[in-house]
Amino acid sequence: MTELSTTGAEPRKYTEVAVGVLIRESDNALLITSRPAGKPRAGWWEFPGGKLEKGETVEQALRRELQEELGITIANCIAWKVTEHSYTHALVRLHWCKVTQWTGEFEMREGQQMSWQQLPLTVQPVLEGSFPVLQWLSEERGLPFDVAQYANAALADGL
Ligand SMILES: Nc1nc2c([nH]c(=O)n2[C@H]2C[C@H](O)[C@@H](COP(=O)(O)OP(=O)(O)OP(=O)(O)O)O2)c(=O)[nH]1
Repeated sequence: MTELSTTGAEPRKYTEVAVGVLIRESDNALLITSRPAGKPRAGWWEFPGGKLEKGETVEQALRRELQEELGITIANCIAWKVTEHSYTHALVRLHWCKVTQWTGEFEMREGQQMSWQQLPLTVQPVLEGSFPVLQWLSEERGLPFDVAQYANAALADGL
């Protein structure tokens, strides 16, 4: 699938990404991780996940990514939302899954950081492609959502 071009330039291809919203049973906290060194927006915060490889389903990609990056094995992957975002470095389609069960101990295999967070998040800046999901999660929980809180931090850090 491609984006329509209005400039006559080659349309950009979507990068398909599987993203996990891991929800901790005891307190509904959300797992947020930092982007490792060497990637665009290194140090920014995101939900864990990564790009689909050829032939993979969203669930397979998420299972592989979370094993590779965090050392855990997910036991469920509840398809939730699909969003799109255009970055200068990529046009991404994000396939969001809720994950409520997993096995294994968390191990940050790419030198990243992890944080169990309640809403609103206290870690910043957050990838702007994740803002819609933060809004939906806030709505589900009956909490206010202020995009400016996230957008200001992203702007300050070079969005
Ligand atoms: N994992 C993740 N990616 C996100 C989120 N929000 C968001 O816009 N993205 C975007 C950022 C990236 O452009 C893309 C994910 O690509 P990536 O480079 O992190 O994926 P990857 O781990 O497979 O990386 P790679 O080393 O194989 O290149 O999705 C999010 O909350 N989590």
